[in-house]
Amino acid sequence: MSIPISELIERFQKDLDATTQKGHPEPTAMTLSTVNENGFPSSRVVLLKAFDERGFVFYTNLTSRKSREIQNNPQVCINFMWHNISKQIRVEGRAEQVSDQEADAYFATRAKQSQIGAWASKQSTEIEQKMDFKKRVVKYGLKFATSKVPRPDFWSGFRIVPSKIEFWQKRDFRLHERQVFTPDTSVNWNEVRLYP
Ligand SMILES: Cc1cc2nc3c(=O)[nH]c(=O)nc-3n(C[C@H](O)[C@H](O)[C@H](O)COP(=O)(O)O)c2cc1C
Repeated sequence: MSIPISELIERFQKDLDATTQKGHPEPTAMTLSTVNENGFPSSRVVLLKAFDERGFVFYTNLTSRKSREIQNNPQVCINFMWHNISKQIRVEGRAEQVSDQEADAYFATRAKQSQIGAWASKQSTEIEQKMDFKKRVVKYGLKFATSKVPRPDFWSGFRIVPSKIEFWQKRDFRLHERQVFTPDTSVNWNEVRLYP
């Protein structure tokens, strides 16, 4: 079976709506896996902030461990676990930094305190003195007290351009369904089913 990516994105949207309506506390949370230069994987949760036929977008500090690993090897994997609708969705693909305009537009929608937090956090580096982080929050709070907070140049987003999407659906007696989609042409994706 061959279907356009637009249908896969619609299907993802439908599942996201379903888990949200059923009260998932953090439906856009996804586990993002990256690998370091020695091939060691690491995973952490980030929030999905946008998605469409081009891919799945999250935002972060560009000096963080995940960003450094992506800069070294852009092949990543994200995973959504939606217990309340018994679904798992896995996306493999290539992470590409979003444009400055796109990052600026998203940053502008964040609460001012979160914008200040982005300036204050040297994400994934050691806090030398316990109070250092709080001091930095105060410092940037004062700096931007009477002005808009610009997006730091060390903070942006990545779009994961998918090369494989797997929908996993729980079924009785562990006879689960797995549908895996990979692109064949620029518009159509092929489906294969895997044993669970
Ligand atoms: C529910 C949840 C949502 C999170 N969302 C983000 C996010 O969108 N961006 C981000 O940089 N970190 C987010 N974090 C923090 C990351 O999991 C992680 O601790 C941090 O980004 C540092 O990861 P790294 O050292 O691997 O780069 C979130 C954590 C949780 C538990």
